Amino acid sequence: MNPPTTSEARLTPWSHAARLVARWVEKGERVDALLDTMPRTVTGVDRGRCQNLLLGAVRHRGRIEAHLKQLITLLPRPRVQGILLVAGFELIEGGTEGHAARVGHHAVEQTKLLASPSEARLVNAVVRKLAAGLASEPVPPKEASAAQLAEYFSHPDWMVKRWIAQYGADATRALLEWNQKPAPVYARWRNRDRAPSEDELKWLTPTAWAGFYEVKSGNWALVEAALAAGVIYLQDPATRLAVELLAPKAGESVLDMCAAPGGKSLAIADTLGSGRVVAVDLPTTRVERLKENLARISGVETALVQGDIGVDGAKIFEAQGLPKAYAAVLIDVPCTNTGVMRHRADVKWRLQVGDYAKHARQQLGLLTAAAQLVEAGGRIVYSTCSLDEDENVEVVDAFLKSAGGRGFSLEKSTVSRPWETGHDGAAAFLLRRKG
Ligand SMILES: C[S@@+](CC[C@H](N)C(=O)[O-])C[C@H]1O[C@@H](n2cnc3c(N)ncnc32)[C@H](O)[C@@H]1O
Repeated sequence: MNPPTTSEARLTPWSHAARLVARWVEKGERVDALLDTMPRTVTGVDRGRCQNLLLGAVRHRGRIEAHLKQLITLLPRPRVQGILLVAGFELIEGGTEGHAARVGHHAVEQTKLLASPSEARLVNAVVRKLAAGLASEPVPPKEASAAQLAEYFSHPDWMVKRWIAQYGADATRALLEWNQKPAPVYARWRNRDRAPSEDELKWLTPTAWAGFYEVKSGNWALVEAALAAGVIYLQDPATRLAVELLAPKAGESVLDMCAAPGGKSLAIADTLGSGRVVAVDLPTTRVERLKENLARISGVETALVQGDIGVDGAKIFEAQGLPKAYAAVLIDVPCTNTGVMRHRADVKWRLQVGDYAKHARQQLGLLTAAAQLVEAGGRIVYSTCSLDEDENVEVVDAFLKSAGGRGFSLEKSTVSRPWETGHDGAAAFLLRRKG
């Protein structure tokens, strides 16, 4: 690896964030992929700050841009937009007296480094006015229109209208407010033999959800050590819902369809204690993380199957001599991710109206294929991290009415709406095949 150049060595978490935001603006790269490109030399608190600035700028882009468009006729090149969005987020984030002036001064210095002196003059003028505009902007009133809410809470117009039609005005506003807050980091306690020690409880705060702890910031070295030792896994409390509904029993063989990166495979194995988890996913780069996670499982047998369940069906198990039918199956399908937008701040900007129907078609296909692998009397949990009925109850209803769903009945379902549960959104449906 080449050593960093002098100008790269001068980059701070702030400048890294501004550069990543510029790439996001210019090329629409996914934010999680952008974060992975951050140099490994940026670690600990610095890495956290860069991530916070990047996610904050993406999360608040709509509101900041609405102000910028009143101040400048043409948005500057992406490099400068990145700087303005990060500075805009810092202004929204707020701080102690003199904060706005400090943000402005810092943005100007960064523009000299990352762009040019003439652009630094533009940034100087714009950030001052942006600070004044954001500070004097009132929170939209209760009776605000969808367009006002969309602009202030930085979401696409059509999405806010869709939510108002589905959940009503109050819930929509609660969801918008929810999505605009940075997500806490949660850890699930994995060690079955002991509870967290007093020392561990100094950085793990118990939550309302058994086995889940909020990780206090600034403890990354301890978190990494605990992850490596297999005592914790970082995941939101919402991920427990599907696994609880499946209720894996000691000694069972559980099929985890759509398993990568493996968060639920781990949770299934930790609930089983003994037995087997068969994890299936497409042969893509995502499988590497799945492999790493399966390697963290002990006491439970694991098998990794790479294949397309929709195309190959039960054939994917033949080469590995694995059963073609299971008493317990989880299918955690790809979805719009509308329940996890607080973590995945770019999803709302990527999603298109037509994506819901596209996902629903794929989900029905996957559920139908997975259902064929359930043995008589066995159960399958269909789960998503979407809040949308089209991807949840509608898919399950369509499945039950289809030829593939004959012999299945819906036993139970659970839906987490973040504004009610206080954690990510998710949905899970327990279906049983007649014995
Ligand atoms: C929501 S993610 C699963 C998350 C995972 N269950 C966890 O808890 O970490 C959906 C997964 O479905 C996989 N997938 C999509 N189509 C598939 C198919 N036809 N066969 C197998 N896996 C598929 C994707 O590769 C993706 O990893």
